[in-house]
Amino acid sequence: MAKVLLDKVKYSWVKDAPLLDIATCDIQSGERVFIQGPSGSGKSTLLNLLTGLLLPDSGVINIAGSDISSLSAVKRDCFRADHIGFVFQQFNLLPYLSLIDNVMLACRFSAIRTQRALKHHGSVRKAAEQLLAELGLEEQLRQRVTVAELSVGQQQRVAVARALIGSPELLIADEPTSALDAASRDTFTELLIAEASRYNSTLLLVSHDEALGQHFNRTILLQHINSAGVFHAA
Ligand SMILES: Nc1ncnc2c1ncn2[C@@H]1O[C@H](COP(=O)(O)OP(=O)(O)OP(=O)(O)O)[C@@H](O)[C@H]1O
Repeated sequence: MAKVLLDKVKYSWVKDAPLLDIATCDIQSGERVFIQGPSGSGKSTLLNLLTGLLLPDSGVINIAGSDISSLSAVKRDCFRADHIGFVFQQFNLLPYLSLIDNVMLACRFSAIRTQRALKHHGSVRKAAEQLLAELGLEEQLRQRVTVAELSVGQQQRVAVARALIGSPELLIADEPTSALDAASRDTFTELLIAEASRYNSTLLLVSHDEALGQHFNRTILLQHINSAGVFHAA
């Protein structure tokens, strides 16, 4: 499990127009946290900072004891692959691969996650099988179809399995329910929280959708922690 700490983090896309100015934000190991903010408030920018895809203009971003902003680009890529599982809004699955191959892909870039999958399941394939089964994708689907043949809800479950294989300490989900109706959204969010607990991952879910807050013990409003105050709402 990962503790996440932001200290005096500032980021601007445009010089002299800060988008994010976060004095402090502290998320404990194992917490399941909902970060809510309207469109244009900087949620994706914040996630890109947390995953080391962007570097802050100043300040420190510490994840699981590592100051990721001080790592080289190559080490940040390795850190992300080893310690962070990501569920993207558009899932980013490879459409012509099987479900299992999509899930196993996350281990190909991380020796640490491969070792964990081997330790707990005997093989990476078995780890992928178990995750897909837990997420309700029955064997017939797992064996016979490509991702392109799945419904949106089924693709989303594959994306969660890929994010969780090898038990990364931090699971980040970016607007993962935007394509779902209200009932499916609630079911999926509960499933995501349960799987994060099962795999001992700290969970950060980011969305504009206030209704998701009911599922979480803690909600952080981006506007409350961000004193930049210049957000360009759509
Ligand atoms: N690549 C970029 N280059 C320049 N400016 C950018 C870039 N990405 C985002 N921005 C600016 O940062 C602001 C916040 O964008 P961001 O995508 O982080 O917000 P968001 O809260 O995730 O929005 P949404 O919910 O609509 O996805 C945008 O309004 C835009 O002005």
